[in-house]
Amino acid sequence: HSVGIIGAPFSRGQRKGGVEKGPDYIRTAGLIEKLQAQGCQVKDYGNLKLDDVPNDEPFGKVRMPKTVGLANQRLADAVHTVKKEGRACVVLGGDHSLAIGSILGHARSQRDLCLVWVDAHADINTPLTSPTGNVHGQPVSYLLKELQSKIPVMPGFSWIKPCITAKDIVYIGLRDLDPEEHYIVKNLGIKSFSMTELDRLGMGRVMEETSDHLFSKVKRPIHLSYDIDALDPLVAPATGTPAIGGLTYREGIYVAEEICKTGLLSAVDLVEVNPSRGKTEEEIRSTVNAAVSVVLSCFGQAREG
Ligand SMILES: N[C@](CCCC[B-](O)(O)O)(CCN1CCCCC1)C(=O)O
Ligand SMILES: [Mn+2]
Ligand SMILES: [Mn+2]
Ligand SMILES: [Mn+2]
Repeated sequence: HSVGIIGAPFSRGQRKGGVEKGPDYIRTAGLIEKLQAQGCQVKDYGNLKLDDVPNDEPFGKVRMPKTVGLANQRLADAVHTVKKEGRACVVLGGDHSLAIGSILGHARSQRDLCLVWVDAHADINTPLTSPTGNVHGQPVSYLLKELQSKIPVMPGFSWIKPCITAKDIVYIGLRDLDPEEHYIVKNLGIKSFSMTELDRLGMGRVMEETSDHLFSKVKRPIHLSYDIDALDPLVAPATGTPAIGGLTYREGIYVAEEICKTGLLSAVDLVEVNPSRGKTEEEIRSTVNAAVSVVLSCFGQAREG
């Protein structure tokens, strides 16, 4: 595997400081060396400089729209560069608002991409339905063509053109949706495997159905957007919006192993690792190590050897 790493130290899609430290904690845990040790050819593109835009006024409940929009514009350019250089792209977050730039940048070179969204949350609030105004709970709404009539013109977001439709995305791990999100997911008929379906079907069947739905008949590049809060807080506590009853470590790794085996993985986001939300060093270590293991499993680490 040829892999490009982009660090996106960004926290302005939500309100809890510390998630901007995610990239460096993941690097310090040895992600790059471990990828190389398992035979990957790795280029580290470094950390993006994602500074606050001065005089950035709220738009309704949404804080710092220009800052969030510009950060994602820069990320989109960086992801496009990695793809042009023929590598699989790994974006280390940073909060999940970064999926806007990551996916739009990816779609510039891979028009028929499909999206596997692993998360406790659907992240599909619009700026108008969001209960918090936090953009990390909204990225999918900016990407879906079906929702464009519901997205207001927002400072810093005018460059964004939706690149996917509801049939191009599968959710895995959902267990904490706002009512408006649930309505949108149902209304658009988005394929989703909540923790209930996971309990009923098991992750093996979930991945089979995900494959059938997205990429088994017609091969297409996969964008895996992996929010560490998909994992149970017992495994990954150092994150901004933990929700109990999440994926086991084994399930979280299995998703990545199966995606790896398709040979179609084109980009992965690993987001929402927030060291400041760990109550102990052990909680931080557990969260960061899980993040590293997920990425290693995306690029060939297999428990079978
Ligand atoms: N849906 C929430 C959480 C978003 C999490 C973003 B992610 O997945 O990137 O971490 C709001 C959640 N909800 C608000 C009311 C009180 C309970 C939590 C939102 O703020 O939109
Ligand atoms: Mn989440
Ligand atoms: Mn998320
Ligand atoms: Mn979060």
